[in-house]
Order: sequence, then C-alpha cells, then structure tokens
Amino acid sequence: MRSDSVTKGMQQAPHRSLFNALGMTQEEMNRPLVGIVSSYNEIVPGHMNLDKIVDAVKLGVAMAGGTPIVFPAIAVCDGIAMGHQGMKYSLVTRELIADSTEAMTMAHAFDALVMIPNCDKNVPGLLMAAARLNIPTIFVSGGPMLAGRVKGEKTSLSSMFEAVGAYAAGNMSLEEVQEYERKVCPTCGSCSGMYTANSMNCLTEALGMGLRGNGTIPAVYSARIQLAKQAGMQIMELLKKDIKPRDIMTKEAFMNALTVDMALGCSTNSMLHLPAIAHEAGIELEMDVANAISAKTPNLCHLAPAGHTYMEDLDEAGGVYAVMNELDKKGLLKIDIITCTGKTVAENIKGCINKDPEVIRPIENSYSETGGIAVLKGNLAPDSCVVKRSAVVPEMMKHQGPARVFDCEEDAIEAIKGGKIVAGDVVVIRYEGPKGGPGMREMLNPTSAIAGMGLGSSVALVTDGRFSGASRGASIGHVSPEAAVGGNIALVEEGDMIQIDIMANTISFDITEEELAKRRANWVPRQPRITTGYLERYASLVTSGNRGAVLEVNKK
Ligand SMILES: CC(C)(O)[C@@H](O)C(=O)O
Ligand SMILES: [Mg+2]
Repeated sequence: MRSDSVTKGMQQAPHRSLFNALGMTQEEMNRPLVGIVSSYNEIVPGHMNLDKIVDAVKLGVAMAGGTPIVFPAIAVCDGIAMGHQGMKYSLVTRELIADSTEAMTMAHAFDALVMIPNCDKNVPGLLMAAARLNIPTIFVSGGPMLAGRVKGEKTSLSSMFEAVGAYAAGNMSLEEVQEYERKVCPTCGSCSGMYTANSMNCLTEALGMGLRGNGTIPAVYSARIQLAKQAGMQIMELLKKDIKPRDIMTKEAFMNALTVDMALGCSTNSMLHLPAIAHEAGIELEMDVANAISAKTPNLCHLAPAGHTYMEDLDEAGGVYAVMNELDKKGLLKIDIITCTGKTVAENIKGCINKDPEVIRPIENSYSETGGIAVLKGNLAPDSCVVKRSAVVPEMMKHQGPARVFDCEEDAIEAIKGGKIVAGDVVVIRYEGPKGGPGMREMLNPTSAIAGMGLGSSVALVTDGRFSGASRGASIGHVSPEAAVGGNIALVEEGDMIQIDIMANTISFDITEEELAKRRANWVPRQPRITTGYLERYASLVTSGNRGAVLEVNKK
C-alpha cells in the first residue's frame, strides 16, 4: 500500500506517533488510508451541506474496511463573485484546488481518494487532480438546489439575474424583484438549472467517475446521503481492483462526456473544463472534436436557462443514465468502457429508461439534430469561440450587426443599462480573457441585462471572457486568441460589421487583409491590470480559452 510509507516499519515510528496524536488506533493505521477531499465551507450555498456528505462517505469507507481522513479544498460561489473584481478569482481557483489536492495527497501518501465537490471549479479542479495523481478515486457531489417558486411557477437563479435587467428597463417592480430575491434559491445545493456546477456534476457521471445520480439527486434528498455512503463503500472496491482514474478517463470516456454535454445542453464552461481535465490525463481534446460530436448529437434537454425544467425534474425523469440510454439508441456512446461502478457503461445504463419525455426528449423527437454547444471560427476567433446554441432564440442563429466595443465588463454594463445598446448591435467585451482579465471573468450581468431588457432576440455579445451556465442568448465566449495576446478581437473597432452564423459555425468581421495588417502593426499590448500575488503568476502561465486555460510553463 502507498500508505505503508507512513504507517509500517521502524523508520515510520515517528509517523505512527503522529497518527497516535490524531487518536488513531493501530487497526485504523493497518487499513488503507482514504483521503476525503471536502469542499465544505460556509459561504457557498452549494457547499454548506457538504459536511453531511463527508460524514456519510466516512461511514461508507469505514464500513468497507478503510480509514477515512478528511482534508479540505477551497471553493468560490460564482454567484456571489459575479459582476465585480471577485470574479477574477473564480476560474483561477480550479488550479489551486487541483494543486493543493495533489500536495496533500502526495505529502500524506493516501491510498485512495473520495472527492466531494459541488460548485463550478471544484468539480473540474478535483477531476484534474484525480487524473494527475492517478490513484483510485471516486466522486460524490453535494447535489443540486431545488427550484424556487415564484407566483406558482418553478424558477431559478437565471431568472433572478434577468429580473435585475427587467427592473432597469422598467418592466418589473421593486416588489417583484424582492420576491425573486427571497424565493429563487430555497435550499442548499448548486443552483437548480443546467448551470456550470450541475453540468460538471452530470459530466462526472458521464465520464464514469461518479455513481448514478451524482449529477441530479437534489442536495436535500436523503438519497444523496445514501449515494455518499455507496461512494464510500465503492472506493474500497476500486482500491481492491486497482481501477484508477486514467483507466476510466480514457479518450473514449471524454467522447462520451462531450456527447452527453451536447444532449443535456451543458454550460459553455464545460468546453474549458473538459479539455483541461483531459490534458491532465494526457489526452489533448481539440475544439474541432467537440464540434464534430455536436454535429451528430441531438440536443435532448432544455433545462433552465434554455427552458423551464430544473435539475429535480431531470432526476425524476431518470437522470444522466436515462439520457445516455436515449443516446445509446443511436449508437452515439462508447459503451464497453469501464467506470467507477466497476462495470461498463453498457451494464450501468441497461434498463435506465426515460420516464418523462417532456424533460428528456426521446432521441427521435429531439429539440435539434445537433448538440447544445457550437464552436465557431473565423477571423474574429481564428482559434475558436463557443456558444450555448440550445439557449439561443431562432432569430439570433444568424446575425449581422455593428461592433460596440468595450475593454472591460463594467464599461459594457454601463452602456447596456444606460440604453446605449440598441437592437442589431454586437457587444464586444475584450481584455477579459485568461491573461487579460486576468482570470477570464464569467459575465452573467451583461447577458442577463440584455435578456432582461428584452434585447435577447436582437443583440449579440462576443467576448474573450466566459459566461455563466445561466447565460442565454447569442452569448459567444472564449474567443481565442484573446485580446491581451493580440488576437484579432483586439483589432475590432467601433462600428465594424460582425457576421455570426451559429448553424454554419462561423464568426467574422468585415475587414480587408491590408486593413487588418495595418491595425495589427499599430496595436500596443496593454499593461497588465494586476501585478501582484496569485493573479500575476496565473496570468504569466495561463494558456488560451480553446486550450482550456490550463497553466503551462514557458508556453503560450
Ligand atoms: C452562478 C452560476 C449560475 O453558478 C454560474 O457561475 C454558472 O457558471 O453557471
Ligand atoms: Mg460559474
């Protein structure tokens, strides 16, 4: 056992003295040491219940003969970090979570790990750590929040953000906004639409790293506690059989995850995180691959913000396995690959039928023949950009309009709220990329303002930053290369005509080669906005959005 190096032999007598200090018995020291990575804290609503999950996992591990040992991971609430400088510190925590988990695991020679994430960056951060460390690992998340209820209708956080836009446009009263404020987030858990946290928790199941229900069982259901106990017991099975993350997270598993992503209509952030996780597993996931999968995968779900169904509905309908079952009818998944259940995908999804065709469309009656996400390319984004196609209204699938250029999110918000953006405009927000921000801010405020002010069917937004899973409309993000490294998005000028064709996967602006060369010659790099601390180091190492914004030494 890996842990023998801290528990067995004469040289380890000092180590054992410290395990004694922890109150551990000799029996516990003799058993496999299972690290439980707890993302519990008191600021993230999606994490405030993780202490209960941790307790249940510990019980499961102990029941199956292991010694559970808890250590923490930090976690940011993107909702609370939204729309201010704090959002620069969100994506960047993904790397801190991965790195600190690596450090704790290596330092203490754990034999196996149970990862307990829930919100946006903890899921990919811990999946990255799992792929990097490659010791037996299983995931159990905290689970989604129940939907809120306003005026008898289910609702969620995306409507809350849009209510602010509606208020600014004079379309909603203060009392109504306050009612949303009180009611949209009624329980603990990750906010109840197909936002980033739930997208990533569902994809953990699709990747084979979490048990059935990991993505969908609501945080407040007792079934979530049972799932945690099962995960605790199952890690001991994985340890016995020596099934490791890279045995599970193969190229085929990532293809399955991308396929499920397209069917579920996941957050565009999945297009950052899946390549980053794959990179840790030694697999390079190109954006072109995502597009090829999107081209042949029907979109089956329209959860909020694309529609009016929520995670609790998806769970009732049969969850991720039921979606996979639909996809399997057209042979869209690799089903003979191993998962954390110790079984293949085929064995896992057998008999998991779709119980609600309103929530999971049958494959022969999909929302669209192609997937929820589209990757676009053209002179505005030579290395690609992404859009949640399933949340774009038909009128905006093809759009042409003048560029309205802003060099930061705040300036764009001021213009939108000030009524300076009109129907037809294409709002360009740049210098918000991984290096430029730094930290690639997630911009739910401008997209919600556009939607809430009734401009969703006439205004597009293009950025080298990123979006929330709660963003809808023609919100096109991750433009690569980003402005800060001199990408073409830095060369766009106010009034340039921009053409977007989402079904054709193209995005460009009208400019001659000569004019583009002239603008490039005149372009002067911006001074970094932040020159101290973690963000300075992050900006110096981060790659572009199309590479998953992974950190790399001495590379662009
Ligand atoms: C606040 C949200 C909704 O969680 C957002 O951060 C997302 O990415 O989906
Ligand atoms: Mg987010």
